[in-house]
Amino acid sequence: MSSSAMLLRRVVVIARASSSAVMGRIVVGGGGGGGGGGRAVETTTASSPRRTMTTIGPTGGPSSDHERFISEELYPEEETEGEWVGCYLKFLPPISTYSRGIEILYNPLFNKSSAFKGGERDRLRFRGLLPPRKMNLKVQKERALIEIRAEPDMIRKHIILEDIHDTNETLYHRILIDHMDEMAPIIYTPTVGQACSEFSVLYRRPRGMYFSAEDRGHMAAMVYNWPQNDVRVIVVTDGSRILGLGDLGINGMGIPIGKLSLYCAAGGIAPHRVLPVVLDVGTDNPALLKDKFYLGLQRPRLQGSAYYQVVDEFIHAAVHRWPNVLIQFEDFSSDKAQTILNKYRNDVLCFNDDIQGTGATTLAGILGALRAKGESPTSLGDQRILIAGAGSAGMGVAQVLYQAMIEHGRSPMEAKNCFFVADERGLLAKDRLARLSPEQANFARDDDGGLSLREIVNKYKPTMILGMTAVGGLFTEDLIRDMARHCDRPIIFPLSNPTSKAECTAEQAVSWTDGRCIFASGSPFDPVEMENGQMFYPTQCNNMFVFPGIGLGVTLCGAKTVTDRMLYVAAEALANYLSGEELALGKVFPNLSTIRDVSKKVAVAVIEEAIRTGQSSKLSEKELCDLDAFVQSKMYDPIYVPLIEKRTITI
Ligand SMILES: O=C([O-])CC(=O)C(=O)O
Ligand SMILES: [Mg+2]
Repeated sequence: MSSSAMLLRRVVVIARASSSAVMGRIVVGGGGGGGGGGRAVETTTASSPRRTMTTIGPTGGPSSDHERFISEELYPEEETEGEWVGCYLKFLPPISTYSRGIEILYNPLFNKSSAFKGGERDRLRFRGLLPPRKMNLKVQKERALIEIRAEPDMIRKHIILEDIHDTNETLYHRILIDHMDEMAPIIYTPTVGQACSEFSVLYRRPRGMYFSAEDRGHMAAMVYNWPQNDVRVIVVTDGSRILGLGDLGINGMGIPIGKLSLYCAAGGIAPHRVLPVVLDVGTDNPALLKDKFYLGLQRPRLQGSAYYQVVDEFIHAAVHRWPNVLIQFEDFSSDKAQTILNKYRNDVLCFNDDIQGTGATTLAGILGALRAKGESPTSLGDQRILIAGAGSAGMGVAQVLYQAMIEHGRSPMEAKNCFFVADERGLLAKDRLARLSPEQANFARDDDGGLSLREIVNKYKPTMILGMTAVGGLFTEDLIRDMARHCDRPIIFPLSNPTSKAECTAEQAVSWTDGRCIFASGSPFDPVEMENGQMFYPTQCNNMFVFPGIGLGVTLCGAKTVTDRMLYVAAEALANYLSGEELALGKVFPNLSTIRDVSKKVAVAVIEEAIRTGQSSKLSEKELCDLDAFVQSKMYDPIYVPLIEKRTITI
């Protein structure tokens, strides 16, 4: 008898035995899916157990009344391999594995630690290797939270969480999902900046893959060293521009790891389907070149064609092994980021998060800000937009905003006229054309080249200022006060990360504009009490609001490329998520605790766009009718699933 049939049988017996003891209900089922050796439970939400579960009646067939009452006493929690969901006891189809005994305890994808039940301890041969008392996910989470919260230091909290990540992925993602607003700043921006700076010193266990300049010629084979067959999302960096911290070489690995944690927790991609990658082409950071603990190649970065060949070899190797994988480029320096994106975007399923993800998120924030001012999305083309920073992020934002204006009926000329882009040498204008990249040249003004930020503000009276310079404190009091003098409700977005690189703080923006600004920042800030005693709630304009949903959408529908329209609809879905009450409180992004739902909405919008434009290879028009439920059913939900032995039968 198959093990799932055995489970069903057990349920029936218990359901009959306990029909008079009404204490709990029992259901069996849950969407299985996904093999690959990892736990791939992609479905069943606690909030809607009936919809996705199979239940059985006294005869073993489907029951008409859908549930049987059972006794918790007959079915003690420490022993059952089901999960109590409110008053339901939920059974999930088991996952089978070739691993046995202690190997399972050391595999973070399978490990449940103290929550392994007696049956599993026997079946998988590790009875006696764990303390006897059996816990569950809820109690384990409670214990972990006590430990994390007792630690005042953010980097120590990060270490505790990453230890859990390395030992028990189910528990780690459960904690992230249930406490996203508390945990995101620990595992991701801003603490991930410090984690990267100290990566080589903090290094304990391998996670992800490194492809170095010394691996040239081996990458097509190396990708097979990764144990998972079904990788769906890769986040790759070359460590050349980690947040606003510059060249951190392989220490930048913290970024792909952090981003992929969000892919799993916020975007519902199962953890065995993600792969963090660093391309180690050397480093030009003098401190790392002589740091005796640095774990990357201590040689100057490859340049020119040698550099691009490493990138190319990696991409071909990855796509050859995992043909449908999404590759997210992250934190490549501006001089390389756009070139790489342009080279692959039409042939490979890929996008650059700093250019396109930041662009889409900022557009969403601006649409939200316009709504807060009582203006429609069409009024985007009436804005005067000052962008401080002409690197990949700045130009990505300009491009996405420009595209949105065209979408709303502006001519290219009218749209371009809305932008004032400045770098460290002042306003970008035609006098510098020869030294500008094609993307920068697109937004160069006819004249006034070299005007400072303050001169631009006083001459052109922008309605918004967006900071992507990685220069902490660049938005001075004088500058912001000038903005507020010319504009009733200036939009102020200091977007650089981590917090030390933010162009101004929330408190400064609020105080210098007498509370009139509409504010969002790349790194999180605490609420600010204004002079009138009212609270101001700064929200975070961070690409984490879109990239997990974009990844979920394109991988589910089997898109072949990530198009500009997909980014636009992602931004629109995010902007529309905001309620009127949130806008009234000055929020232009939703609360982080809703990020899973936001990601689902973003994924739905991306899939709809892919289906309509013939980009979807896996889903068709007929899936459009209940796309929301479909996407929900595919999202990874970290819960413990029974493990059984996979056998190789030899006769
Ligand atoms: O990681 C973040 O918070 C945003 C981002 O991509 C960057 O700053 O490079
Ligand atoms: Mg980035």
